[in-house]
Amino acid sequence: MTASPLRKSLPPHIQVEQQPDHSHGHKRWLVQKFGGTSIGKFIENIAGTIVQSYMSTNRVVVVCSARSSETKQLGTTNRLLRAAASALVPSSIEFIETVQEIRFDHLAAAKKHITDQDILKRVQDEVNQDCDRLKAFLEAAQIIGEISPRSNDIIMAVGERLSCRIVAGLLEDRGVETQFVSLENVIEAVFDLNSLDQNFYDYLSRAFAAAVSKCGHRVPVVTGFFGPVPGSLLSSIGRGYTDLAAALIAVGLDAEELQVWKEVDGIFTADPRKVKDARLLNIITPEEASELTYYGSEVIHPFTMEQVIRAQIPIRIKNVINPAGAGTIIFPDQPSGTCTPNGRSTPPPSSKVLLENGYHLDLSRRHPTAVTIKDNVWILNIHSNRKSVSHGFFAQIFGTLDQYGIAVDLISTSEVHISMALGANINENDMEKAMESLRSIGTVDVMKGMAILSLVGKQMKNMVGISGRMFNTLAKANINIEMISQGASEINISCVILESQAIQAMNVIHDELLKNVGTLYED
Ligand SMILES: Nc1ncnc2c1ncn2[C@@H]1O[C@H](COP(=O)(O)OP(=O)(O)O)[C@@H](O)[C@H]1O
Ligand SMILES: N[C@@H](CC(=O)OP(=O)(O)O)C(=O)O
Repeated sequence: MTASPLRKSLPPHIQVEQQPDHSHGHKRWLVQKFGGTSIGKFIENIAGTIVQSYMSTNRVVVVCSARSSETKQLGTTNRLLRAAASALVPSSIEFIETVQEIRFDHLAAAKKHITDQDILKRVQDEVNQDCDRLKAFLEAAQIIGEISPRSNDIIMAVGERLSCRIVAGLLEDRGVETQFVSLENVIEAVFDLNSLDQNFYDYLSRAFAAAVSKCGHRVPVVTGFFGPVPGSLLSSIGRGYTDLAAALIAVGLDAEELQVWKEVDGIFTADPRKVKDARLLNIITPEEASELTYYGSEVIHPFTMEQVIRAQIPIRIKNVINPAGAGTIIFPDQPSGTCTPNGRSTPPPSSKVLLENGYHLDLSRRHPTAVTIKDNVWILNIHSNRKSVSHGFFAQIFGTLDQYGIAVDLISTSEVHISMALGANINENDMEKAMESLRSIGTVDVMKGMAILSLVGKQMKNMVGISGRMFNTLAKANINIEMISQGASEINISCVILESQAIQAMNVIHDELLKNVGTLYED
């Protein structure tokens, strides 16, 4: 049923030369990562068909995120983070209730899907053990009155452990021999915050691959959580870290393909929930995919791309609800004959394939690729009160924002004025303190309820008039632009608008610049 994976399923022109087979049984590794809501809602598809349909051609590795039975917001990782926060409140028992909710959620999932009573009993015992340990850990934290970033990571790790227990149990129930692999303790070397560089990621790839390779003929079911990462996984890598774990495993095993399974057919020209005419993109470059991810279309963790693409391993986004769909392939824009660290060279796609997918003769599309919205954005305006130009103005602003951990998404400046769009999840208290401190250098005001609208495309910098068309389109729809940032990234034009107009803006831009690309941009 499922399209054959890997380079074999790419059009012949963009197939990558087959490498010598280093794996047992003459099959190449295929790494499949499943998102939390996919595991929560479509575990039968995953264990019943998706994993098994690739086992005849490949050695499959399954990487799991923590389970979310409805939305990520209500999922296990968020519950765990809430439990950790409530354990810090003296005499609160809320975290005990949260651990019980997590326990019952996983026990219920196991009971619903696993029919073999022995397997079910084993999984129930594992879930209970993990939840008992978690409860004891949180109780100890409450007594000490402290949860370090590392302790927070240890708590969060339980989500991926429990998820893997259920997925492995269900695969066993369906006749697939599995091996639970936790990546929590495979990092033995000590790294500090300054060493989060490529050497660190190379070390992780080797360590992860070594852990996975020990499973023999069994299908490894691997926690997408890994640790300990300098500065903590949550702050150094951030949410969505399982994509990166899967990517590093794929690199370490020299996998044929990394598949990221979600509940969407792939990457679209706009969020398909918000733009009904959004088109599925068959191919996209890693740079475009990263830019979309940073600016609101969180289809894949941005750190993932660089690791996998360096090793010339294709990434494919696929849908657990529609496994037969081809998905979107993230394909690197490499000149012909470029060699990667592992010595591979990738032939460029043929002009026919490129043109069919909206690209010109290299991987530069002749039109924008996609539009995206990031909402819950604030604008911070600072107007210097100095009469003469001060070179310390910017340094002071960034120093203050850094002190309060406030990240800047977009910026627009003159010598004495600066406007910044600040991304989601801003802590109101930190923001108050930062503003207080910034008032010593000028007048400060903040606008909430804003959104960043970004038009992304590999060839934007060479597309004369494209920003004019974008802003004209918004003007015609009466959408006011609060801030413009263009040129920082050559593949992205962004502006800040009211959040209440974001969906309308995305739709008018899509209609005007992305809907009929074949006719709009032909010479
Ligand atoms: N350009 C885009 N292409 C595809 N999906 C997008 C895009 N922008 C936003 N999305 C949204 O991202 C979500 C990602 O898929 P989902 O499976 O829900 O995520 P997760 O694996 O994190 O649970 C989809 O619900 C989709 O609506
Ligand atoms: N469970 C983690 C890790 C993750 O990668 O999740 P997902 O694959 O569902 O985006 C989180 O919520 O951040």
